[in-house]
Amino acid sequence: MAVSSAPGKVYLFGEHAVVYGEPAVPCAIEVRARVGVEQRADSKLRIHAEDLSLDGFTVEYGGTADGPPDVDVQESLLTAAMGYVDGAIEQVRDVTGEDEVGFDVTIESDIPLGAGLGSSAAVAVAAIDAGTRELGTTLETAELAERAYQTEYEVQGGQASRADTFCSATGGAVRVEDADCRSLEAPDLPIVVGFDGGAGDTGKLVAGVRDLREEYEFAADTVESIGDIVRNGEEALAAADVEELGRLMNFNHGLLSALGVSSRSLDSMVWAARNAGAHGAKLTGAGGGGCIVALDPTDETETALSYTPGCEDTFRAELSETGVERLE
Ligand SMILES: Nc1ncnc2c1ncn2[C@@H]1O[C@H](COP(=O)(O)OP(=O)(O)O)[C@@H](O)[C@H]1O
Ligand SMILES: C[C@@](O)(CCOP(=O)(O)O)CC(=O)O
Ligand SMILES: [Mg+2]
Repeated sequence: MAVSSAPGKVYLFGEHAVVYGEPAVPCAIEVRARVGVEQRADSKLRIHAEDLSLDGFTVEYGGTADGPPDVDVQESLLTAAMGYVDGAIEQVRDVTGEDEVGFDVTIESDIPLGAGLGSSAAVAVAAIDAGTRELGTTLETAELAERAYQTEYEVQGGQASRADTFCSATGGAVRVEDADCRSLEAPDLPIVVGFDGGAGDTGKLVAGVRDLREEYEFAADTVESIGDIVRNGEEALAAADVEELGRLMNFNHGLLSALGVSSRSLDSMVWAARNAGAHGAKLTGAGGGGCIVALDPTDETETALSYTPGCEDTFRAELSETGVERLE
């Protein structure tokens, strides 16, 4: 068996706009998904996903081509779990040329699902890395990131950026603009996360922004303005100017809100953080529900968030310098 882990991330700037060729700056954080992959004697795929429901579940089936497996769990949970893992296993088969090989896949993750912390990218990166290593191939980080991106692209209905997957594969703070992916020098940032306990559907939220952008020129301008914020944000990051980073994050949240991807609980958490004295706060990831990211070196934001209705959890997130990690 091969086991790999990969980190989640927060977006300092640029989610959604990055799908249309603007730059984005995500930053890997120390919450991880671990995926174990073991080759089977037959060509079936057995997925054990601990975190998909309270009790977890295990399915065994011949692959999506055989139709959905016959098990007693909620259809949406199954489809969700199958998509990324199936896609990742397809990449493993493609890299190794072993089309008929089957696997037992076990997923354990500290990253809340669909909450904007990049659980899908971390699962895809860790699964492809463990799967290829199980068959004796170790991928370079760039290829691993690219193949994980292909997985996200397909599951998200042909609309995805390389930001999450590159960040999860390499770790640290990164800058992604189309296919140009690079690592950035980043100061130690005082990152606080607030989580509303909910989730958003990345594919649907991305489609919503795409529709707005096609319908209104000002929505397309809004997406471009997010790109301008990111370019300013890169300079603030290089200068370790946390106050300026915060101001730009606030602006970025406003524009994401205008694009319809915030929610009442995300807005409440953002305002709680700002009122507590955070340098800035914004939603992270696709939005609709899930997490916000704030910058505050003091404990004030965490304390305020812990009393904010709609906030279920809050924690300080350390930047993860390590991307994919090979555990076994
Ligand atoms: N622990 C896990 N086990 C199985 N599948 C997972 C796990 N974590 C994430 N996934 C997959 O990723 C999807 C969530 O991805 P997405 O909607 O992009 O949100 P995010 O990447 O912000 O967490 C889940 O629906 C599921 O398919
Ligand atoms: C909205 C988007 O920019 C980020 C999605 O992040 P997450 O899956 O919500 O963590 C989509 C993408 O870049 O593929
Ligand atoms: Mg995702």
